[in-house]
Amino acid sequence: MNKQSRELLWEFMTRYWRQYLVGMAMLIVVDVLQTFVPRFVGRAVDRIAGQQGHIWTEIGWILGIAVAVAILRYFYRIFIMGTTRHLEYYLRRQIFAHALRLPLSYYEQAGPGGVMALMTNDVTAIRVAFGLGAILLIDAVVMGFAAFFLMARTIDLELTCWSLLPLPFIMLGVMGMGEKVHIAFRQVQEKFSRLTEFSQQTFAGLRVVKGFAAEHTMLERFEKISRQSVEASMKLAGIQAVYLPVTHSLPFLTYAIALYLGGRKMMDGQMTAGDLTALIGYLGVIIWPLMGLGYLWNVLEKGAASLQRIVQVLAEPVQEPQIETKDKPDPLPGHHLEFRDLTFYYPGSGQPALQSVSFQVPPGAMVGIVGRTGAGKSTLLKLVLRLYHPPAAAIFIGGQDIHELNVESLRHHIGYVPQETLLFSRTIAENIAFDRFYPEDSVKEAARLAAVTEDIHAKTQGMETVLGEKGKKLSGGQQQRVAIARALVKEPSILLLDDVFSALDYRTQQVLLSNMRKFLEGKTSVIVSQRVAAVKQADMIYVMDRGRIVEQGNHRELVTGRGLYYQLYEQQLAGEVKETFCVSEQ
Ligand SMILES: Nc1ncnc2c1ncn2[C@@H]1O[C@H](COP(=O)(O)OP(=O)(O)OP(=O)(O)O)[C@@H](O)[C@H]1O
Repeated sequence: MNKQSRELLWEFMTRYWRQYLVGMAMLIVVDVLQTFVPRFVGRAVDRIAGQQGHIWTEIGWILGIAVAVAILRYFYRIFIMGTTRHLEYYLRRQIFAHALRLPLSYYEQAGPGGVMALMTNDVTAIRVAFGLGAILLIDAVVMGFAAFFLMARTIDLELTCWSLLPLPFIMLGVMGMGEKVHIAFRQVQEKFSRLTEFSQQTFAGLRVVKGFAAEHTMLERFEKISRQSVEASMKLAGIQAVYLPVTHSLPFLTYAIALYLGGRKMMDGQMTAGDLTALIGYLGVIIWPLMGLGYLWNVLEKGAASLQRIVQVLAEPVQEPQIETKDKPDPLPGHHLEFRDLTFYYPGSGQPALQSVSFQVPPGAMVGIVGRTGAGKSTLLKLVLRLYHPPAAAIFIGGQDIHELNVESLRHHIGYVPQETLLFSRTIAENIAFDRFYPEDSVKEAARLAAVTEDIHAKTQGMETVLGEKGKKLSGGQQQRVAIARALVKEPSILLLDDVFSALDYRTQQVLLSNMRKFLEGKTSVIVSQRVAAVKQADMIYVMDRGRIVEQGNHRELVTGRGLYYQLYEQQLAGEVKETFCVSEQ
């Protein structure tokens, strides 16, 4: 276990060690108590054989031990398993909190699956190692030693050693086979997770599957993956078919040796029937915990590997400082937004997404950014929110470098509507008032400004309509406007809109823009769009191409300039006229 793993567990154990140790102590007492039972059974047998009076004392002891063991077993399970459940909760929380702060670039490379697997499989493996693993270890050590000691001391050392002779060999075999079972089991899990992942993706993208009439292809792919999963399971079953007889039958060899050698000693008068019965009883006590050692190795190995994976992700550098929980984040130092000679490369990319971009958005101004696809428009907005790591002294708000601002207050006071709309499977009202509580009137007002009220009223449950996964049940344009309402309800001092009109028809876009014009009075706003119509009203428009600003001015100036803006305008005007014409025809 390395230093980071120890630190992670240490923090937890400082809180829970008492409970865990009390559970362990109880388990040790249970194990020791159980080893006395064969002795009492042996004594009872001797009394019966020798007709030496009643055996109530032995029965009393055995019943007493049974009751004590039952009570202690209840408590040790609560203490040990309870601690491991807290451990599971603690690790999941650590991973989730850290995963929230990892940069977007991490997920772009690793995908979200890794973090999900940590929170499910790996956390479970650690819980099992600390719960079942600890129990198996203590059972084997305590019962093994206690039973061996009692057998050797009270019955016969030589006979004990001969009887136990096969066990080390069986254990070595079990450990060797356990490794094979472990590998086969991992393959079964891998194949099965491929199967579930494929099924999930198929059903999440069912519209595409149906739209392309690809059911047959998907079924064929499913069958192929499914067959691989069955093959892996069959391989595991084959190994287990050998493993189980070895672990469950070979230990009986010890009984055979004990009966043969013990029986001879008994007949020679060197030991009593009670001793032989006790010896057989002790073997029963000792065999299973020792067999469990083979399994214990796998449990501990899996737990250690999982812990290592968790520690590795927790060591990934985070982009943001600790998440704050302030109800009212600090205000921004002003509404003036400035980009100063900003050049930016995405992690691992050799091409700059932005090159020497400099411009200012004075407080209360509306700035438009237009440009062809891939020009760097979205990147600009993402950097203001520090979703990626911009260079120092390149973006300023109220004259202060955004790196000096608290991330939470930065994001709270900026209303950002990303290009790809993402709604959650909650009610429309909850989607609008997403991150904190807002009065009902504010939510309604935000919906009105976003020109989505009518669409919401058309739903039987209005604002309380629960949306399907990723906002299904709403059209693309309706989803976009709910996402806009989500940004407006915060009453942000700076508003950043990233191509949020792409799914709207011309008329809805005009209604939305005119609603927002009033709202935006006195607020700083940046509207990114590929469509000239969305930025026409802006006080200042910047035209971007391949990461650079290539033109700037207001609409009239840019049209007169006859550059890239003019080209886009001409192309789009034709489409717009057609659209308006179609609308007025209806
Ligand atoms: N996460 C990313 N990792 C690496 N490169 C990226 C990433 N996101 C965008 N890029 C690249 O950065 C450049 C600018 O992309 P950006 O999304 O800012 O363009 P855009 O002008 O907003 O385009 P669109 O109008 O199509 O949204 C593109 O060349 C793109 O391929």
